This record gives sequence, structure tokens and C-alpha cells, in this order.
Amino acid sequence: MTNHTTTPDASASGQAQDDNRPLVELRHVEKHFGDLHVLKDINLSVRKGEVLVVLGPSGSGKSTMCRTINRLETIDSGSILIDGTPLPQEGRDLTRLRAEVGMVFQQFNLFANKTIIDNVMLAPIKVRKVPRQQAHDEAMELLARVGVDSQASKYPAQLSGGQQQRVAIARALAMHPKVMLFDEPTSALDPEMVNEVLDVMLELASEGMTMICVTHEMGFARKAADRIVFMADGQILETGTPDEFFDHPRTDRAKDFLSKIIEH
Ligand SMILES: Nc1ncnc2c1ncn2[C@@H]1O[C@H](COP(=O)(O)OP(=O)(O)OP(=O)(O)O)[C@@H](O)[C@H]1O
Repeated sequence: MTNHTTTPDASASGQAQDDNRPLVELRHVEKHFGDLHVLKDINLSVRKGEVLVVLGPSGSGKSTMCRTINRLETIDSGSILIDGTPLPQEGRDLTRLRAEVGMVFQQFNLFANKTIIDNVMLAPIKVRKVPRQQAHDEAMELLARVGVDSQASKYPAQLSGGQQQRVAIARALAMHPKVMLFDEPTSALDPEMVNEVLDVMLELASEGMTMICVTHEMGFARKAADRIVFMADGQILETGTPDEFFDHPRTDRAKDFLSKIIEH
């Protein structure tokens, strides 16, 4: 959630301007899967500390857009910049990008044959070259932050889905990302576990983490989002505050989407 206050000192030094520059920027992004035009002229800027929630009907391109931002999907044309730098194409720079842009998926994708603590320590040791003891201490702090430090020596299969997803969040945070992408992180969870993951996400948002969240959780969207982006048929049809979007949707597609959600 963005803190909009600016100190006089920050303005004087030009810091305020820096804080307002986009941390993530998509310019005229196009993407096809074969004949299917999945992303159509997507333009989007996310400021540091901003929480953007992406909503839209199934198949509208939300996940694909999210996945292009850490280059899990390539784009056909247009450009994507992280902190002013275009996405790298391959090699070590791509590994660094994946560290800067943390991603949490619907499936937790933890290493089944490694303990929880090892799952969180692995990438900092390999990619950030953090000494083992430091990586261990940082991982324990992160596990405590998401409320699963007591499970550190267990294996993923011994944890509930909600606990595993919180470990996945800790694992992404361990790389000190500039931005966190969440792609339907609660969709695979039993209903009673959804809130424990959303609470961790709300906490991160309140701490100023820059976040892009694809979700079907409307309560979370209202509470956490600085801005809602509504997508349909591969296009961004609306962008606005939660109040603007939920209370005054402008397009028929958004009205239709919201009426179906309210029905359910
Ligand atoms: N790897 C792929 N190959 C071919 N088609 C794909 C691929 N990934 C996604 N698609 C198609 O692209 C379209 C957009 O998919 P995407 O997953 O981005 O939508 P979404 O808005 O996230 O949907 P949902 O809410 O159901 O997850 C869909 O028609 C989907 O079937």
C-alpha cells in the first residue's frame, strides 16, 4: 500500500521523483499462443510500494501477463522494464531478474526432498552467494514472519497447503525481491487455509512491498489494492481504485464480471 506523503528533504533532493518512477513498466506488450491473441497492447506502470490487483474472467490473460514480467513467458513485441531496465533475454542476468521479481504460484512448487528451511536457504546460497549460516538465520526469520518457523525441519508433504504456500512466499522473499508477483496463490487451497495466506499478503502490502496480485479474492482486492486492473480478452479495460472499480465499473464487461461474482 503506497505511502503518499513526501518529506520536504526528499523533494529537495529529487528523491520524491525517484520514488514515483515506475518499478515495473509494460509498454505495448503483445503476446500470441499460436493463433490466440492473448495480450493486446498492454500498457501498465506499477510504482514502488504499490499493490496492484489484476482481476478478470477466466482466460482473459491475467496469468500470462504476470508470467511475462519475470520472463516465464516471452513477448512478441513491446517492452517490459524493471526499475528502468529492460528484461534480460538469457543467462546470468535472467537468474538475477528472477531473484528481483519474486513469484508465488497457485502450486507451491517446493522441493519435496528438501526440508522447509533448505527450501528457503537454497537460492540465497546459490544465487546471492550468502554464507550458509547467514542464509539459515535469514530463512528462520522469514519463516517466523510467515508463521511457520516451527515447521523448519519438516518436509513439504508434512505441511498443510496453507503452510506450504507461506513457505513459498518466504522462499521468494529470501531473494530480497524488488517486486512480488502472486498468480492465484490461494486457488489450490482448502477454504479454511485461504485467509492465512491472504493475511501474510496483507501484511506484506502494509509493509510497503510492491506487489502484483492475480486473484479471485475480492475481499483481499478491496482491502489491499492501491489500484485494480480489470482485464478481458487480453486487454486492460479498466484501471482504478478499488472503490472506483467495485462501486462504479465503467464497462459492460466489468459490470457483468462483478454481477457474476456477487451472484456467487
Ligand atoms: N502455454 C500456453 N499455450 C497455449 N495457450 C495458452 C498457454 N497459456 C495460456 N494459454 C491460453 O491463453 C489464454 C489466457 O490464459 P491465462 O492463463 O493468461 O488467463 P487467465 O486470465 O489467467 O485465466 P484464469 O483466471 O482461468 O487463470 C487462455 O485462453 C489460455 O488457454
